[in-house]
Amino acid sequence: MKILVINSGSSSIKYQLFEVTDGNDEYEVLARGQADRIGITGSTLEQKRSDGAKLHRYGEIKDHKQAINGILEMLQDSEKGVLQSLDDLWGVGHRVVHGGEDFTRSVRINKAVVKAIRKNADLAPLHNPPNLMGIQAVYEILPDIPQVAVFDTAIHQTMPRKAYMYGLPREQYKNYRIRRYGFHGTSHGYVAGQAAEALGRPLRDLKIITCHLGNGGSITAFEDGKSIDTSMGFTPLAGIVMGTRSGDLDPYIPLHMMENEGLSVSQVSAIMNKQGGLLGICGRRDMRDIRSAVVEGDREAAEAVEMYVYSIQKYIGAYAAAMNGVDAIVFTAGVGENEHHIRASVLENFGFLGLKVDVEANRNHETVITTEDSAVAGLVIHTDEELVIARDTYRLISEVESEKV
Ligand SMILES: Nc1ncnc2c1ncn2[C@@H]1O[C@H](COP(=O)(O)OP(=O)(O)O)[C@@H](O)[C@H]1O
Ligand SMILES: CC(=O)OP(=O)(O)O
Ligand SMILES: [Mg+2]
Repeated sequence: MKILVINSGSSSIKYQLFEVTDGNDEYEVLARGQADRIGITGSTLEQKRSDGAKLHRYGEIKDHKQAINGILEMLQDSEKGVLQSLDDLWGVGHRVVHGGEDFTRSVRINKAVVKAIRKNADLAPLHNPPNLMGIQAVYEILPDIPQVAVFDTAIHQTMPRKAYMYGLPREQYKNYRIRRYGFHGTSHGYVAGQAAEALGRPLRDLKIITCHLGNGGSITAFEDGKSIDTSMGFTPLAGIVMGTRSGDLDPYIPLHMMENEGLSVSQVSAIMNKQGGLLGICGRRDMRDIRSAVVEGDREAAEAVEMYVYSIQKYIGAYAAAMNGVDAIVFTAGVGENEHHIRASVLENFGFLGLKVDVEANRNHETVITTEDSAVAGLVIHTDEELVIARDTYRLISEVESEKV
């Protein structure tokens, strides 16, 4: 059974085609690929088949729809593709970023689910619309294929009320569900589990802080095996400084911009979501570009990195205090997995907890990047949101299939 998993991020679409054999928990990857730098210069579309056959396309990818069409073509490429036709697919799993309180776990997609995802789109303007585009694109081509949605928000539903309620009048929650939701849950949950495995201890016995640092970024605290707090909030705008998102602000700032500069809600939203963060501070959003600029002596780029690192350190410090300790700090996603400078700078301030960085291991992106006598372990774990989505897709479609028998 072939399952296609589509993971739309704000700047990229990652995808994997899995072959699943009934009755075992093995997911063979037939091909994986990525559309990268969507909406900025230097967009790329790459696919690698399990035997190593590669496809590359360069040229502008202006939005997620164009990217999805390119991906479906590559999968069916006559020479280096993996599908004779899209009819060979058994199911499709999608990452969906904002499930609000409507979804506490993954679901089969139907019209009501699409409606609920659309309802939550205002709360995740960079994400739910591309997620819906993916669902729609597949639906248009294969209307009968089962599709599954796996939500970023689901895992954080375990947060205690003290962590998810805001200091607002209660009606705001009761009537409008204004609360912290948290995102990147599929990734945080996966890497926390992998970190526990790497440390040879049960997840429920560990206090873990996971740092998902991609174009968007968030930090999560895990205690007793559950997410107990996370840096993103009602929307994926809150928390650390990100590629184009401001992260935490004094909540009066957007009101002041509207009053003082006469800006509309959508203009202010664009400033905070699309023109802020690293892009707003130094004119670049991609950490690879920012790193090159720092090397060339660009002061704004250096300041952007300092602010980025500082915002991450503050969350790690807060969560260590929230849990009355921390056993492991985990780095994942584009920046977390690839930028050893960033990891080293972040961890520099945790000597007071007895954390000791192993400089060589960190530079080599090894799994454990702290010394043996470090009181807190530092780890680099490759995230695999696609595998988690494939597992849920298989489980949910099989449940329905077995009910039919
Ligand atoms: N090989 C790499 N070296 C350094 N940074 C990288 C590398 N690959 C990705 N990144 C950084 O990761 C970010 C994208 O992370 P990713 O997790 O793919 O984002 P998203 O899923 O939010 O689109 C980019 O902004 C880039 O700065
Ligand atoms: C929720 C979110 O910010 O996702 P991404 O990092 O993929 O943009
Ligand atoms: Mg991502």
